Amino acid sequence: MNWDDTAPSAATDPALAADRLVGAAADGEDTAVEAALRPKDLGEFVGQERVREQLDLVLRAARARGATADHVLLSGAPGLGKTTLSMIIAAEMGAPIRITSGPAIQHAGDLAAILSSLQEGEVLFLDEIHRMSRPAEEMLYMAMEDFRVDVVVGKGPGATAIPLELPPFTLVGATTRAGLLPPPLRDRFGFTGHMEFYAPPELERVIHRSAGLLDVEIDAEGAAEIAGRSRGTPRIANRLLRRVRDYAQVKADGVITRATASRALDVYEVDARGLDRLDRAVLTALLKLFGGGPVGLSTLAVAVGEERETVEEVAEPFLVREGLLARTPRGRIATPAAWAHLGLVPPQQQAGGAGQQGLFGA
Ligand SMILES: Nc1ncnc2c1ncn2[C@@H]1O[C@H](COP(=O)(O)OP(=O)(O)OP(=O)(O)O)[C@@H](O)[C@H]1O
Repeated sequence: MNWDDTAPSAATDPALAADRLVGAAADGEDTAVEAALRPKDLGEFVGQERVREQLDLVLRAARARGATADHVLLSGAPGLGKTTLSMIIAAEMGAPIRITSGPAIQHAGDLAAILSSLQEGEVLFLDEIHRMSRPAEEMLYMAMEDFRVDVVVGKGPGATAIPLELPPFTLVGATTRAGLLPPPLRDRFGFTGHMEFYAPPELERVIHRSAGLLDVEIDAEGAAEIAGRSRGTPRIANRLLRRVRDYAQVKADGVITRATASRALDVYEVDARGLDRLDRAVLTALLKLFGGGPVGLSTLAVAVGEERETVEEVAEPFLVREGLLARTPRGRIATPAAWAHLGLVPPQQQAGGAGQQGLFGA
């Protein structure tokens, strides 16, 4: 396990993925608009039925006991609603919320300062909890279990630990990588909810709700068209909706229909399955230059003129999830669905084609 996972990477550094319309990380515009689009209570929160139902029980029971809710761990890909859910937890408990993130807490003292200023019942939302430093993480163990921290004063042999009592609080930890959390930390959460990608009908509901808030007219088919290209992610659905709204205003009568949505997203180069230019460049190189593979990652990256990390961390996860590309010990290979998606015929199916399978397993 690589616990010291604090180095920036294509997946964690928004700079690399920021200019992608279909990137799941929040960009500057999202941050400004998302506050207005966030559901305010569990009833408004679309989908995630299991997490929602279980969380509802946890919160109701805590309210009935007049107690602070148990600590909650939310895991799942970016943009699926972890921040939103943490705000809903605070709202449902009638408690204030403090928001911070693992990378912002590099020293145990940073965490002690936050914990010691919490009010009773407050929700502390700790995003990217897997990226917290080790000493801070160890302080968190005691804070979560005993509502106490030991603040170390001084250095060397003269250092003393001063115990500090904390008011009961609810920690909501969010992580894209639950597997990276050490078991002692995972075990201290009373409830763990895993957020799944959203099905198209759920994204349609997100889109209709957001369109209402943005005062945009959209019909059922228009919402379905955007949902199908949103990669299972509400943040992307909301972003595509805003771009389609621009197009509808400028090029049509302002109403989003299937035809308007489809034309708009073609202009923005997001295809019917949600692939953008980078995704298609990777697939096209894999199919056209390497006959569908297997081909080594570095070779593939050079072929599309991108960094290895960009291909591996930005483009591939979605292609793998969509069943268009497979990572094998011999290299990357395209699936039959990839050929079909790009409207190409695999070499072995071409009349007299010998195929190139196996030639490029670098
Ligand atoms: N279930 C949902 N119903 C309606 N809107 C949602 C839902 N989940 C997320 N959204 C919307 O998607 C956007 C992104 O959600 P949010 O910021 O909560 O995601 P996140 O999982 O915390 O992402 P990150 O890990 O990148 O911080 C917000 O505008 C939010 O309103």
